[in-house]
Amino acid sequence: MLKSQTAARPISYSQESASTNLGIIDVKTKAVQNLRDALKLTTINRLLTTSYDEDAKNIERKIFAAVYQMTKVGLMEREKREINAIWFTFVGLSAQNIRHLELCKITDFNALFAVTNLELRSLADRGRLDVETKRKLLQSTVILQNHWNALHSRTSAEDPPPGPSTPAIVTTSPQGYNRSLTANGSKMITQSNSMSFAAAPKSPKAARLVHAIPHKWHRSTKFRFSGDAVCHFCQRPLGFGFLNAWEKCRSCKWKVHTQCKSRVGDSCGLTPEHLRVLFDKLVQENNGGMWKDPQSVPGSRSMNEPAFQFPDTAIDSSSSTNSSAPSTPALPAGIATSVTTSLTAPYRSERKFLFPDTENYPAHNRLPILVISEGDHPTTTEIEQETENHLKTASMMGTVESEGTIVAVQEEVVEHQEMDHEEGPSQEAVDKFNKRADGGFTWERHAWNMSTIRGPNAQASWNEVSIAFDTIEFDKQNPIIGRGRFGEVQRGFHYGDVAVKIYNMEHVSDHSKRAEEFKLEVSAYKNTRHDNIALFLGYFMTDGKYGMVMSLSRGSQSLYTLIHVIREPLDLPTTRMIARQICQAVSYLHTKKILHKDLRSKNILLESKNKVVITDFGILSMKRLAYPKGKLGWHTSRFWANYLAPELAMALRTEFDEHESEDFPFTEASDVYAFGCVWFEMLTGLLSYEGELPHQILLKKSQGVKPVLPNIKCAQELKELLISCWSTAPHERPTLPDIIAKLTAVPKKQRVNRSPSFPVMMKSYESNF
Ligand SMILES: Nc1ncnc2c1ncn2[C@@H]1O[C@H](COP(=O)(O)OP(=O)(O)OP(=O)(O)O)[C@@H](O)[C@H]1O
Repeated sequence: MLKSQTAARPISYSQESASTNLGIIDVKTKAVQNLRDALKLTTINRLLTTSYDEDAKNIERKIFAAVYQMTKVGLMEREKREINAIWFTFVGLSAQNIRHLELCKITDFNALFAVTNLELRSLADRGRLDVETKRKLLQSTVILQNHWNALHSRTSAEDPPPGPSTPAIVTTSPQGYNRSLTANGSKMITQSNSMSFAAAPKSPKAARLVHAIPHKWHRSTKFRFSGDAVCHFCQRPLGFGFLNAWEKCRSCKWKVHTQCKSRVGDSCGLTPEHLRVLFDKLVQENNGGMWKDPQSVPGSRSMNEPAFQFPDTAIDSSSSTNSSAPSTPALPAGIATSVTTSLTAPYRSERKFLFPDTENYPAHNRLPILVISEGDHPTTTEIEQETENHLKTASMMGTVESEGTIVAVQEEVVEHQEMDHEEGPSQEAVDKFNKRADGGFTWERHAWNMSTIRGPNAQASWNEVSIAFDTIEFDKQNPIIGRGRFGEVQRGFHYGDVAVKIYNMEHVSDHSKRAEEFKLEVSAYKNTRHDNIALFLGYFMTDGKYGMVMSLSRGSQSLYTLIHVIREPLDLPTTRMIARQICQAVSYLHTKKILHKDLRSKNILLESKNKVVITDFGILSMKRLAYPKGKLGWHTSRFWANYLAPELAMALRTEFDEHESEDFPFTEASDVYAFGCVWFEMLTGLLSYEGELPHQILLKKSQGVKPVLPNIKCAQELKELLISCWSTAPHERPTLPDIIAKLTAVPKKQRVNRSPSFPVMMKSYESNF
């Protein structure tokens, strides 16, 4: 349906005399540059500063002017696509979101305007855009259209194009209008096919905004003190005095600054009919879960401040101010958006929280963009496909015995392996790492004993732990356990059940250096032996495959899954026990001069009902996060920012700089911070900064805002201990041995176990094993 709509549209952008007009290239280059500049300016922290107003307006102006300018000179498909992508990035969509929309044929503004609000919402849903991003997409599209119209009406006054001029605020007439970009690039509302360049006649369809009741503005001449009241549109104080510059609508009681009046649009009142429609929609589209799911209900503004505060659509009844629960029921995202301007219900708005100036953030260091690039679990089709591939490979390489053992040509394998692990990391690499080992603060990845890498027995020690890839049997039915940011974990058999992690080494562009880099990563595992650390069994480097074999955690389940997926509440003794084991394992790593750097509940595997093992340590590097290159931002796992120590959040640059990032300040203290987050998760079943967007979290961390501590039932000393793990100053955090000591020393509360008076059907933690 979408396809046919867009296909029926007229040419969106002007192509007139594009090739003949000298200077066009210049205009285009300038305009694209302009857009790029605008995009750079959108670093979120700038938008959240007190100078927000000016910045945001400038950016907005620049973008629209540039886009409009370009439509005058004719654009190629590729250029249209680029502008579209720049716009979406500006709005806050990820590359993945943009790709999805492009696949849905939203490749330029014309296509974007051709879909209705409802269609756009459903596209967003299909692309799994999160609530906040969807809201931004929908709102920004309305703004874009408004600007387009405004620009058009301005230019049409100078150079009137055929057809009617357009209002500044898009509203739908009862007849329904076809909206399109006209041949001269301006956005028009054309009725039916009366315009020569318009689309074929279309049935009337609902446009985005369906409400057009004028306000009855009134300016009082009396002295008025507005107290804390804010403008309903811009959310800034109204001010006071005799000739105060604000007005009130007699009908809906909205109060807005006089200068904001024109931007509000004809959106007065919320009639009972609107309410009925709204609640019908709520019932139909809400799936019942909206109100319960804390993630999906927009929280208070201070908690859920969008990255980009769209100036035209600051009105949002869901963004209540001081409490996390909106005074009126929060609308599901789509509805809230589609009726944003129409549902200007006379609600009492108070001053909304605006982030204070981000001066804590170094001026040179704008808030970086985190692109969530999540690992996943394989689908059934993928498992089938993978199984097939394994069988094919097996039959090519050797005979598949009845038990599934792959018998490879051993000699060749041995030869290959010898070639592969002939060399340890270069002296240069070792020096580089050892140099940093002294200061603690400047460790990069991990430091180790020289003799293990380059000493006389180094090669022998590497040989001892090398495993011929072909001697590993992969589980044919269900080979993939899961995928992470840096590779894939497969189930296999190597003299027992094993987990094989195959690493992605693409971030090292120089192929000849991959083996060396990989060995540096593996060396962290190679030197560890601890009951609560995933047991390293060996590594392989064969045919461009880099992998590590480790003991298979029996549950194949992480603490994350237990807490957030199965939602198993952990009792206090279990929490304590697990917390102690994590501390012991990480503390052990620290004594070996290995920093975990990525301690998260996902990297803590449940071995049995009373044992966890930690994994994925020493692997994370900024170079890995910067891959793929050329894209904006860091490619991190979901919730990475939640665990990031404040000093790391502050040190995170907007772009990867090989030299600076080498000294990215991971420390023992940053591991302690992350431990605090995991502990908090176990106690509360929530992530720290749950429900907040990565950039908000980074910003809060940079400002020393700690996660909200709900009412946890545990000893006061332990609560204090937990909070001290989050101290902004790294040196104020306790050490892991301190934590272990306290966890052991604080007496356990004697609990009286009463059996409930009703039958309970609860899955116990133990039942997972
Ligand atoms: N030794 C192991 N035994 C059993 N399962 C494991 C083992 N190591 C990892 N897994 C599982 O394999 C999956 C992928 O793990 P991996 O460490 O690659 O990514 P992740 O931690 O889930 O994601 P991210 O890259 O975001 O950290 C996870 O579900 C994890 O629980």
